[in-house]
Amino acid sequence: MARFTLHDLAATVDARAASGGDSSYTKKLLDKGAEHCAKKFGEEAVELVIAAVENDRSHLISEAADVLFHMLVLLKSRGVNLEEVEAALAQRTSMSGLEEKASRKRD
Ligand SMILES: N=c1c2ncn([C@@H]3O[C@H](COP(=O)(O)OP(=O)(O)OP(=O)(O)O)[C@@H](O)[C@H]3O)c2ncn1[C@@H]1O[C@H](COP(=O)(O)O)[C@@H](O)[C@H]1O
Repeated sequence: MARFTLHDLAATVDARAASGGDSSYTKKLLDKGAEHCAKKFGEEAVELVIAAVENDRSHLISEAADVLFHMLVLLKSRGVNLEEVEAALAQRTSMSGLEEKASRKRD
C-alpha cells in the first residue's frame, strides 16, 4: 500500500473546504465554524485518552486517527496550515523538551 501521510490528509481537507459538496463531512464541520471544530476535536481527544487508559491498542490507533483528522480540520477552520505547525516543531529540534520548558518559564 502506498504511504499515506498527514500532508495527503491535509490536502483532502483543503479540497473539501473549497468544495460545495453536501456529501462531505469535512465541509459540514467547517461550515459550522471554528468553535464547533474545536468542540469536536476536544471530544475526539477525550476518546483517545479513554482508549489509552483502557490500553486497547486497536481502539487507540483508531482514536488517534480521529484526533489527527479533527486537528487538521480545526487548524483549517482558523487558517493555519500543517507546514506552520511543522515549522514550530522544527524550531524545537535545537533543544531538548526540558530546555524548552525551562525557557518558557524565563519568558
Ligand atoms: N479521516 C477522516 C475521518 N476520521 C474521522 N472522521 C469522521 O469523524 C466523525 C467522528 O465520529 P463521531 O461519532 O464523534 O461524530 P458523528 O456523531 O458521526 O458526527 P457529528 O455529527 O457529531 O459531527 C465520524 O463521522 C468519522 O467518519 C473522518 N472523516 C473524514 N476523514 C477523511 O476525510 C476524507 C474526506 O471526507 P469527507 O469530507 O466526508 O468527504 C475521507 O476520505 C477521509 O480520508
